Amino acid sequence: MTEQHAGAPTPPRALTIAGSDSGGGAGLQADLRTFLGCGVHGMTAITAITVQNSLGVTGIVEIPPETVAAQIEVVATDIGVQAAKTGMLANAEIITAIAKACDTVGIGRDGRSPFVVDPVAASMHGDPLLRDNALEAFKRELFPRATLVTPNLDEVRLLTGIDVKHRDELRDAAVAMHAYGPQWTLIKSGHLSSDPQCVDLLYDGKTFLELPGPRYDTVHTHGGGDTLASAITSALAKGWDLVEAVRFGKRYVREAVRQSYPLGGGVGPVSGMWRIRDLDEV
Ligand SMILES: Nc1ncnc2c1ncn2[C@@H]1O[C@H](COP(=O)(O)OP(=O)(O)OP(=O)(O)O)[C@@H](O)[C@H]1O
Ligand SMILES: Cc1ncc(COP(=O)(O)O)c(N)n1
Repeated sequence: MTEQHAGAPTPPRALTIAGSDSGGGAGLQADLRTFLGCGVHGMTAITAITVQNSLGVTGIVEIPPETVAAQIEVVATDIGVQAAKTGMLANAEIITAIAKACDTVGIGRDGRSPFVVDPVAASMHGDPLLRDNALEAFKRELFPRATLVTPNLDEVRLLTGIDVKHRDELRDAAVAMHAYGPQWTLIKSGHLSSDPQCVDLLYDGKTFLELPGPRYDTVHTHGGGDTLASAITSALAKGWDLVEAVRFGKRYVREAVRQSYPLGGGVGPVSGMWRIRDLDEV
């Protein structure tokens, strides 16, 4: 006879709206790995399939916008989404469909499920992951709905025209991004390679909060932005307040960068799985 077994309580649930990276370093693969590392049940609304390895992106197939919206709606209405994040969104039509679906199911700032918008524009190799019409759609459709936006310095330049060259200029970038309407803005400084520290800056329209950290000497930082945003989203799904969630995300990605590893002939990923134990430790 099989034993009656109640199982475990349902864990917090988070949704990533993102593209697939066939090499497994970034995109929804990095997001799911991070959700797992944070003890969160991960769900996906896939926006695009990239043909990608450690050397770059050689192909992209975009998913129809209505299919992206349907994935969001079908998981939100059945399973429930306690926090959501975006990654590669490919084009303006997909962005518009996401905004509408998020409104329908209650994902977004101000009392709905927290929504982290990472405005991914290109891969770290410089391959575009977004069509030209999409930057305006981000500003119009997603930033005003975002609990938090997390641009890197290249995205800041594309979106605001501000070319940050020094840590002191991060504040101007945060103010300019904040004008697009998110509740909070986190400017990531991974690309500020002249700075011996890696200080990200959080801003809510009133107060600046610096999140300091060491800069590790490695080229293997593929998926770092995804890992940070997914760790923050995991903490938000657990009900943490925004500042504590961002502090946690920074600690999580810092260790992931420290434990990043080489892969293939190009750039390796940060280790979003650093909290997973080895087989002989189970
Ligand atoms: N060399 C490093 N050492 C320590 N932390 C780092 C390093 N590089 C990036 N980070 C941290 O990783 C996070 C991602 O930052 P980054 O600016 O690289 O974002 P990104 O460009 O979106 O990432 P990706 O590499 O996925 O494109 C930030 O919290 C940043 O401070
Ligand atoms: C599907 C997908 N999503 C996001 C990224 C950005 O990550 P990175 O800047 O590390 O290349 C990527 N390369 N591919």
